[in-house]
Amino acid sequence: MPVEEFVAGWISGALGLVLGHPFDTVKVRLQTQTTYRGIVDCMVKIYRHESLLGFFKGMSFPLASIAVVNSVLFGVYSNTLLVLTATSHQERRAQPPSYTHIFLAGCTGGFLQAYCLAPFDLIKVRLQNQTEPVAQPGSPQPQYQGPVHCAASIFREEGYRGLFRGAWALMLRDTPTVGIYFITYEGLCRQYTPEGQNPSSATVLVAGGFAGIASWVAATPLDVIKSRMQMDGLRRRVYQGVLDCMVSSVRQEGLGVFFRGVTINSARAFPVNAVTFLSYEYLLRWWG
Ligand SMILES: C[N+](C)(C)CCCC[C@H](N)C(=O)O
Repeated sequence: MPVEEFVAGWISGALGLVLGHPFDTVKVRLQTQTTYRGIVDCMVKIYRHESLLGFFKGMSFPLASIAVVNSVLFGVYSNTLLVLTATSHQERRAQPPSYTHIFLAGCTGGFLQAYCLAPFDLIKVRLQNQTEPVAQPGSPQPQYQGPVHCAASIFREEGYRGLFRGAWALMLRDTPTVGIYFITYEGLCRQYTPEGQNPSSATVLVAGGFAGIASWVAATPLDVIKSRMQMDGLRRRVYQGVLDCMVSSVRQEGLGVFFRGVTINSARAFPVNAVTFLSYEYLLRWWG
């Protein structure tokens, strides 16, 4: 099993995460809190109340984890394609796999990375939702003092299963949408690249960016439900499951609730995934 795709996925995921985390923090706040009037209002309040550091809350953990998760996403995708088509990453420009195989490989990577991602994503969302100012003498102490304290508190209060709160919603979100992610990327690369050649940097950046937007727009409805399931149980259990969360969210806020954060998701998705795919491609070419 070639490991270079896993390593390239690790490095490219970390680069994309740092670029996108502030967008992600604004998105999570908009999805789970009702105190903000919109993206700009949320960004201004975070900056005024929590300083620039407020945008990077909960990033340390995903920096280690998202790299692993991205490593699983790209590594499983590429190796599933190897099993389905007997072609390596380098050979696929000359022998392009079918879109069915690309979608199946993407769904496989999406499902497995979601299982790895679940505990890390839960901790990220819990930390991002702490609105206290960054620790200052005399300021109110947030419930969680950091990622490790958050993980220990969840484990102590909710047990091992508590660390996988929202995992089903995460798997439902990521399995089909990672398939969409890779189909969009491969489709745009083929559209703008002469047959048998490697896509140019500009093609990789644009294809990666739009792959990120397409997959996040498709993922946003379950992304909202996932974030709410992860915040559930913080004080008292509100939802009985994914379906109950969906039904009660629509009842209380209308169908628009499913697209809470879609704008910020898309704004974040383009640069993050443009950088992710560019670094991934170049690392593999360098190793190729
Ligand atoms: C499947 N879903 C759309 C949720 C994510 C796909 C893109 C993953 C990328 N590392 C990013 O953070 O944007």
